[in-house]
Amino acid sequence: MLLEIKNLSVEFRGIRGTVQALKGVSLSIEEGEILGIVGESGSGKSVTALAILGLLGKNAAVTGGEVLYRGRNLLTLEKKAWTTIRGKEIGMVFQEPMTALHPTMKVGRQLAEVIRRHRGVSRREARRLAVAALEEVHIRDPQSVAEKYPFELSGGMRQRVVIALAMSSPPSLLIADEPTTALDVTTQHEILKLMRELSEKRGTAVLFITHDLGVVAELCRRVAVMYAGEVVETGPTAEVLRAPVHPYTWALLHALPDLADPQEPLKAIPGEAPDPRARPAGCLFAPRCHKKVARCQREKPSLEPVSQNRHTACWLAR
Ligand SMILES: Nc1ncnc2c1ncn2[C@@H]1O[C@H](COP(=O)(O)OP(=O)(O)OP(=O)(O)O)[C@@H](O)[C@H]1O
Repeated sequence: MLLEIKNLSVEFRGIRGTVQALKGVSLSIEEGEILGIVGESGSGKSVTALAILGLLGKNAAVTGGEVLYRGRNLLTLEKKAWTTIRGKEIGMVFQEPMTALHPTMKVGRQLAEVIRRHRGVSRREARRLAVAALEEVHIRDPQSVAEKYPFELSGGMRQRVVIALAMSSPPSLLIADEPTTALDVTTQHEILKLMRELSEKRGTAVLFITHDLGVVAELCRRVAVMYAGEVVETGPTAEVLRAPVHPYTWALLHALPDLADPQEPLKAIPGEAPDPRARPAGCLFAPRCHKKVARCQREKPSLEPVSQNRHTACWLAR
């Protein structure tokens, strides 16, 4: 297994109380696999990504669990050891490409410097590899794009440059947190296609975070659905979307816009996620669940197998 998250719990401590951001999250990614994490805002997707990358802020506390990368627990890694992991073995792409780019350096030079650092090649060779890297992310006329500053590029082009940067080491795992959310639909499709192509070609596993099940359907072989800091359903994407077991997955699926009628507004899931400072007993989705039974509000269901490769945390599936 490339990455195995076991029972991970994370809290944020502040003057207004303690926020339980993750509670007993378990996930795994095989070499070369694309796993989607999907869930509403605040469900803990980004905190999961930051925990893997060792980038949780000072007000965060890991209160339990392990993040095993090739068997090594990243949560106990020393600062020095991170230099060979973060940005090298584990690459990252976030929603806003400008955060990963130097605003006043031409993109070719930025890429060349990263390539030189990773591979120890000459300046000239790094320059050549930088143009090749731009070509690989399907940037037309890579020679002239290499001479441009990030602000001269469109959002989609910038995200391609960031993907080229992230893939240059090359990483074994790429963590992508909503990388296409800010892009128009056509560019979004192109970037998803590119990510799948690079993952297949290089054998890079991808952890893809999104609030959009449609994106998961397009890209990910497996999916983990998160709700209020917990994983409530996992399985092969095709099976989960065809026959969701957890009522929350079902609700998310039915909140997707109707492709046949684009005028139809997005159907929001009724109710609100629980206050992360005061989590109720029992199943956290119960207050919004139209299928709940008495037991749901009393006892918390754990993530259990429902078939050979599917798991869910729901009493109705037992
Ligand atoms: N730095 C922080 N300090 C305090 N609480 C935080 C911090 N970062 C995240 N949280 C809390 O942790 C919980 C999970 O947040 P997270 O950002 O992982 O959600 P998400 O699923 O990525 O949502 P979104 O789609 O909006 O990015 C939320 O309740 C959030 O308010």
